[in-house]
Amino acid sequence: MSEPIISFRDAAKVFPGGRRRPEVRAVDGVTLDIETGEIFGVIGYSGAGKSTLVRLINALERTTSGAVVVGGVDLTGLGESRLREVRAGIGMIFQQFNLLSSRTVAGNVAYPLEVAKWPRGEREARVRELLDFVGIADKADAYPSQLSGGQKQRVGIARALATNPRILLADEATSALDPETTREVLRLLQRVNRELGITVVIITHEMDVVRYCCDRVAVMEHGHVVETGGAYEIFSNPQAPVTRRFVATSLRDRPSDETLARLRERHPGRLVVVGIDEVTGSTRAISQVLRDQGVEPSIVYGGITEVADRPYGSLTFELTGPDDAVAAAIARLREVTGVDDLGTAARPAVAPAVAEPAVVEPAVVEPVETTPGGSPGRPGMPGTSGPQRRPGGGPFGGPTGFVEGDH
Ligand SMILES: Nc1ncnc2c1ncn2[C@@H]1O[C@H](COP(=O)(O)OP(=O)(O)OP(=O)(O)O)[C@@H](O)[C@H]1O
Repeated sequence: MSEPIISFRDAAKVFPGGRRRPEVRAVDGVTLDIETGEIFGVIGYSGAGKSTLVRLINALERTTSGAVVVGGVDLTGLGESRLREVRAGIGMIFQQFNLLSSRTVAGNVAYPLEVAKWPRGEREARVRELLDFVGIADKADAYPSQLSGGQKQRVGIARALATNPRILLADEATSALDPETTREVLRLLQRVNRELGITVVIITHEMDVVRYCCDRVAVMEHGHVVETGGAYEIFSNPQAPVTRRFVATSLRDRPSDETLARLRERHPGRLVVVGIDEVTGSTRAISQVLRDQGVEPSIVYGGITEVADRPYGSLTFELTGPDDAVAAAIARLREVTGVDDLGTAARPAVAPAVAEPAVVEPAVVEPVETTPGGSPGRPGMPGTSGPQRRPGGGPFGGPTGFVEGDH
């Protein structure tokens, strides 16, 4: 494998305390590689250290110990002029866009080219090309105040790309945007990655952003990276409690305690939650396994969505048939996927307690039904708790097949 484009080596950033303030270990012993050409997510709750970590990449903050290596260059102890060269290869976009209000859209995009002393003709051609790429060529003469949030972020992206960076850092770039606009901007970041070959680092507190467009992700808590992995692996097999909480807020495919109580009123049979993923295969295959055991399955709840372009989620089945056949069917299913047995209305299984999600809401949240408890995630079967996605929708595009009903 080629050398990582960004490498943190036991990197730490400690903000010194004062008379009344304790010191803050904002980034604490992070070792992490980001590979060339990937979309890498850094997720964590507020104060986890995400922004500080990313600001170490372009040396807006300097490490207090350890090292950060960008494009093979160790930033530790580098002088300002060498740092400027490294920074020239890194673009950045922000939650609040940071556009110059006195300049037009074209003027904003031209700004870094003026700083880099591009000749006027080349500048103008480059600005046109960039505005075309981000889809707002018709707004070249507008001022930022005349633009929507999504349009402003497109300008931000065009400006960040102006000098042909190899890396684009996106610090909560979609957190101020509505769900639809968020998707559009993330699609644009995917194009930046795929068409221009730029490595994109996305900081976010929304697992939906990771689900939608990241190849790999690092989960941060208290300045540490507590988990790293492919987006699909992190969703399908979260390890750290904080990761499980993030996954639960994104998928919401399992019935909450309240929903389960309603389901039990309508469905007296044995309820089981069955994990669905690429390996499990289709719903039809699962139904066939159940029927082979002499059990009649009906889907009563669930959601299947895409994580990193691969299917993922769970379905809640009501299984009807002789008790021993149902038990055999559950055992057979457990050979191929995660299964949570919720018992029957008459003999409900007690769901093990799960840690509640931290009280940090995603920025885009619609009214939700909250879940007081749930069952913890486990391999192949993410836990549930927190907001409950309503059928057919959600804070950021619902699962592709979401059901609650009497099938
Ligand atoms: N310049 C600074 N001086 C002192 N403390 C700081 C400074 N910058 C950040 N911190 C502290 O470092 C910790 C991590 O902050 P950081 O902004 O990196 O977290 P974050 O995960 O990006 O959170 P948020 O999403 O709220 O921005 C916080 O406790 C924060 O208060």
